[in-house]
Amino acid sequence: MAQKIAVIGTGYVGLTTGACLSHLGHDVVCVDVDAAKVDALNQGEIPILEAGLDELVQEGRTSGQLRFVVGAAPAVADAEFVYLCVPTPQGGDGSADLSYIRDAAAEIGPHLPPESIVINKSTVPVGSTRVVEQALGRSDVHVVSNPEFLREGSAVHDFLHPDRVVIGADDQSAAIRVAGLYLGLAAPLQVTDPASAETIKYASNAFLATKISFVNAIAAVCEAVGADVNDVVLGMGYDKRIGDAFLRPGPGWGGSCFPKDSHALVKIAEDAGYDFDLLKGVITVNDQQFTRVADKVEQAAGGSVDGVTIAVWGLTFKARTDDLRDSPSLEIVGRLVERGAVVRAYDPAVDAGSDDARLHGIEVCGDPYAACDGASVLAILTEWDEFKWLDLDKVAEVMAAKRVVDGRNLMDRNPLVRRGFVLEGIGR
Ligand SMILES: NC(=O)c1ccc[n+]([C@@H]2O[C@H](COP(=O)([O-])OP(=O)(O)OC[C@H]3O[C@@H](n4cnc5c(N)ncnc54)[C@H](O)[C@@H]3O)[C@@H](O)[C@H]2O)c1
Ligand SMILES: O=c1ccn([C@@H]2O[C@H](COP(=O)(O)OP(=O)(O)O[C@H]3O[C@H](CO)[C@@H](O)[C@H](O)[C@H]3O)[C@@H](O)[C@H]2O)c(=O)[nH]1
Repeated sequence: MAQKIAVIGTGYVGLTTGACLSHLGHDVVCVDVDAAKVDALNQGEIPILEAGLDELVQEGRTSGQLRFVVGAAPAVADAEFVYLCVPTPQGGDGSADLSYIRDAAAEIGPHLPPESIVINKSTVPVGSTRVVEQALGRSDVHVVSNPEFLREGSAVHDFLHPDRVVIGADDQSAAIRVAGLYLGLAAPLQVTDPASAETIKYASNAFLATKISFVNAIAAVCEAVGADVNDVVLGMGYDKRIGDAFLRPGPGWGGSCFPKDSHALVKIAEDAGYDFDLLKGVITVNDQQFTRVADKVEQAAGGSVDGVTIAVWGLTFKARTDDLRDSPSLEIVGRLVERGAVVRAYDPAVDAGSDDARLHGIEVCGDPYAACDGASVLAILTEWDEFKWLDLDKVAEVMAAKRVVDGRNLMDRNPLVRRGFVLEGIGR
């Protein structure tokens, strides 16, 4: 049955949630405080790079089941369900900053219909359901935790084909009503209490980050002992208890979630009296990985990058997204710039003319060959598929020296070696 839904926040999670829920047959209004974003969406322009999202938004706009507005009050006035999909950035002490959640809840509280349900999809620490309840100031409105596990770049696919749907609620009837929204999805449904739902989200992200730090540490061991990490992961992955998912060595993990969520979990544990040394180690290994990759580039440049031109392919935190938030590439580039390097970069999802402050000090080029012009080392830091098919003869022609640091183990070794390139990967 079609339900009336409002979604607060139209970022990666909110826009995907709104578009997918309208695709599942619900009537959805998406709200944002950013008027330019709402205007663009009303023109049919999608502000983020997300496979399949454009089609769903156009489908919803055409059917009239997906609308975009500024201002939460009128949007929630007849909503049966209201999703909170607002940011929960890292605060100064590492904990999640709940100010956006509080503000959004306080804004909608007086306008919610009786017996409506507020569903929190933002990633929040244990106890936040209570924070939302207090900010709403409504005893007749239920608050339910429904953490989101989508990945950027495959957000629509992940939303529509989730590994599980987790609902955290104190009230069984509210949980059942929320579960009803997902009837069209073939996924296991777990109903639990809010504290467990909120912890599932942080524990999942922390575990995935742990796997990557582990494999990056194994890659360092491989380099030290002369083993090949790709073969090691293959051999480990045959063991069904281990599997090979999320064990790709690389430049370190980043993005809008793992960094802030791992710090938040350390703080949640600390506040509760547990010293989460393991997770602190996972974060330390990740910081070391950024430095290790910067060191590799420095070594490839002959021991110093001071005044040396370095080409970089890939700026986003992973391929198939335009998101630069906490990108490992930018961490590594930052270390190189600090050491005096002149960085020329190319990324298929980043405009050459971008005035994004995070790109300050980097010359962003319009094509991958221009980035290599005069460079002494090429560092590959994001695993865009198209990098594999570029013209290596052209790359060799424009570079000052034929040296590649492949931070994603993306490239085929032989074609590079045949053309006289010296190639350094991760853990091999
Ligand atoms: N990005 C992901 O892959 C992902 C996945 C799962 C969970 N999460 C969690 O979901 C939450 C949102 O993340 P995101 O990446 O979508 O953020 P985002 O920054 O892409 O989008 C947030 C949107 O909320 C809007 N906003 C802020 N305050 C508002 C208000 N009071 N009313 C209306 N709109 C408001 C902002 O303008 C922005 O458009 C975070 O808690 C994040 O940790 C993110
Ligand atoms: O084997 C791997 C897998 C990932 N990464 C890196 O890890 C980071 C995160 O990647 P990914 O998890 O694919 O991206 P996100 O879109 O940030 O998704 C994560 O964070 C979201 C926000 O909480 C969760 O919803 C998702 O389940 C969780 O995968 C990126 O820098 C990747 O390059 C690796 O280095 N090796």
